Amino acid sequence: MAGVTGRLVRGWCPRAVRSSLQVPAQLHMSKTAMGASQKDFESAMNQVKLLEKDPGNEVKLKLYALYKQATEGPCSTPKPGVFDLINKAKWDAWNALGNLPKETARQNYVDLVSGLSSSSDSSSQVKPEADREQAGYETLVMTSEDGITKIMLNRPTKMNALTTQMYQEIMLALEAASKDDSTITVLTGNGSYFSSGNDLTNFTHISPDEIEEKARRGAILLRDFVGCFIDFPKPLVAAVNGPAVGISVTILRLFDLVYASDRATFHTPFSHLGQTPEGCSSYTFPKLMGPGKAAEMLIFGKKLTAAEACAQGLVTEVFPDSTFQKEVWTRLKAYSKLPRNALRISKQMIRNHEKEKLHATNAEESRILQERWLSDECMNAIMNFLSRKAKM
Ligand SMILES: CCCCC/C=C/C(=O)SCCNC(=O)CCNC(=O)[C@H](O)C(C)(C)COP(=O)(O)OP(=O)(O)OC[C@H]1O[C@@H](n2cnc3c(N)ncnc32)[C@H](O)[C@@H]1OP(=O)(O)O
Repeated sequence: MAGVTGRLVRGWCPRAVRSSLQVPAQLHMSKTAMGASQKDFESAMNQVKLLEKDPGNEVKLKLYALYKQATEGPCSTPKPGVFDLINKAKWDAWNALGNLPKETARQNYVDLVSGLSSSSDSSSQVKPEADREQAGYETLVMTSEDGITKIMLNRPTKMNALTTQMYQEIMLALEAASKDDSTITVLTGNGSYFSSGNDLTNFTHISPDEIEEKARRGAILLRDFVGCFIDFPKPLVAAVNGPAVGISVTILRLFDLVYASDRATFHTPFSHLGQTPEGCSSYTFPKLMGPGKAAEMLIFGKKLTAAEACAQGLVTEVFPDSTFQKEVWTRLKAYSKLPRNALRISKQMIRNHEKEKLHATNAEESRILQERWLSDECMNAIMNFLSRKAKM
């Protein structure tokens, strides 16, 4: 739930966490019979300040809730309003702890911090994803080889959820790929997911008076992002290495080939999120699979397996996960040796039939989503997702 306590900490830094968790300095008591002593608790609070890596806002929310429970007991403050996203998430997290005894909360806090410290020690050998820049990209890895430009989404720990920065970097990468000397461009994901769609924390760093402007900018970003796929001039291939959610599913119809691992699934939970279809899917999906099947996916959020998506025409071919990478890249290397201009012209001939319709659909979908993002249905659904872990 990056963004909620993280908004507390706009741009992670331990000092900000300390203040966001409102940790008071004066807590000195002796060990209780219940486990963690006050000293352990204080020491855990100090460890939080020293964490080198942002533990993520889900964890920060959990820490906040446990801290409040341990020091003040069950939540009894009034629930913040729906637009006060940050305080509402904090309140939800604390309130979800119910009547958990103070001592248990203190022990849980200590255990949680201890797990964080050891995982941050063990992961310190691995370069964090945000540092792994290639050609100036922070959220992608872009490589060009054998006539193929590969754009790999690179936030594996967040299931390649698409942040605002990521949308922008993908647009830049597509622009660069459209001009380089490669024949084929491929989009794929690093890790177990292709992408979990829009990063729901994109909706959090917002104060009530910024909401409308943020929705307006979101709609422009969406329209520009999808527009890049509509206009992309070369053969574009999706190598769907794992589950795909939301916008990472809808844009697939704008690719020329979609190869999927048999582990991939295709899920568009728009209604569950109080949202509506994008990526031109309100036009392309009914056209592709018929209105009934499209409704199951886009209105009712039915998740398809790779085989089902292939049967509906959304996926071109499914490969066993164990041989997915080998088979896909072998196939694409062979295709990339075909005459480059012929491929490009053929792709454009196919696309040009419906380009205007796609742009008009994209503009309309973006306009409608801009309104949806301001709805209570949408806000509540996002807050539910963001606070669900704190309730565990
Ligand atoms: C401006 C353009 C807007 C375009 C409009 C686009 C709309 C859409 O794309 S709608 C679809 C939005 N996506 C979702 O609703 C998916 C939300 N995520 C999930 O349901 C689950 O995370 C999951 C099913 C994708 C994976 O579940 P699970 O295997 O249990 O893994 P975790 O939930 O623990 O995820 C690990 C880690 O990643 C964070 N995360 C995953 N997806 C998202 C996301 N879409 N937004 C924000 N964060 C996401 C998750 O919170 C976990 O983080 P930590 O707790 O910090 O480890």
